[in-house]
Amino acid sequence: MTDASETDGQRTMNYGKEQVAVYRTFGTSLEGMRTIPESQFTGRDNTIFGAEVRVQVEGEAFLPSFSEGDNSMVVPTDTMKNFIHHHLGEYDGATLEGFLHFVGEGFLEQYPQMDAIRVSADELPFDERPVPGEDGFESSELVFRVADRESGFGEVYLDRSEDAAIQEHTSGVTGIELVKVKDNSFVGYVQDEYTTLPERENRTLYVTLDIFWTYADAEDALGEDPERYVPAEQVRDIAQVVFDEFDVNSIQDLIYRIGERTLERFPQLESVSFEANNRTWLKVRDDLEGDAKVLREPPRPTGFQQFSMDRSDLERDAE
Ligand SMILES: O=c1[nH]c(=O)c2[nH]c(=O)[nH]c2[nH]1
Repeated sequence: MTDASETDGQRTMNYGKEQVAVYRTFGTSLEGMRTIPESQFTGRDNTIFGAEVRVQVEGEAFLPSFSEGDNSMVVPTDTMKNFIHHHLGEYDGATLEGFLHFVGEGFLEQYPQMDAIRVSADELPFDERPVPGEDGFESSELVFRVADRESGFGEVYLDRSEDAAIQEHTSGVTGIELVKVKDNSFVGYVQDEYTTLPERENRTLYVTLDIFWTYADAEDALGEDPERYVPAEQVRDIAQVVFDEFDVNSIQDLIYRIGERTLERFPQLESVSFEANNRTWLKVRDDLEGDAKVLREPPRPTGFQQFSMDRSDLERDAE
């Protein structure tokens, strides 16, 4: 993610380090969250935790490093990497966002020349693996699968007002990929001389989703009060349950319903936003018995949808 942080009128001036992968074993477990009907998720042991971190710092004091080659205020990005590594060992909380905030505060404390800092990360996920135990299979406490699946996301932006206040924050879950094998339509769209797509009452819908959310009170994102924390796993599970429940007429329709459900379940959230991609396979054969089909990968190009919503959308829907 890039942004144009302004520190001097229209000037962009920042620097930092990205792709800082760091792992921690035997961290503090995340427990005590509320459960929701859509999810079996009740907590994370954090026996193994990984994150790929990005840090971006701002400060007027860095101007001479750009304009005069004067590095006297420059904290090397290599040092930033070491600082991140070290602080995962010092963090005693249980969430990605909490760690990012802890690191960000640490940077502002250690380096007075930094006016503000943006810290973000993607979780590097691991899955528990079942091994035979005394009462059937149970999760191994030692061996984990390096997982290629959706992962948690967090970002905080801190400055020096009010003791390293959180000026901006985003939490999320990215890389969700879901396929629903029937009961999806895409009909009723504009038809004109350019239209070739046939209306489909029942397509196999394959969608990728990144979901992001913000809290009304940014402190809730840190997970210190687990009852007010929204785990990425529960939002992921809302997405699949809503997809299962509704016969949607488009991806637009699907993400709106996921957003509604997420805001309903978590009153502490202010907004939810989506980036969706359509990867729907193309039909090769539908002359088989029942709903069976043979499908193939779609060619490029791909369609996408972006949408953000907040509590005013729930109020409008209730009218
Ligand atoms: O869910 C969809 N939304 C669209 O806007 C669209 N456009 C398209 O060609 N296929 C789809 N599918």
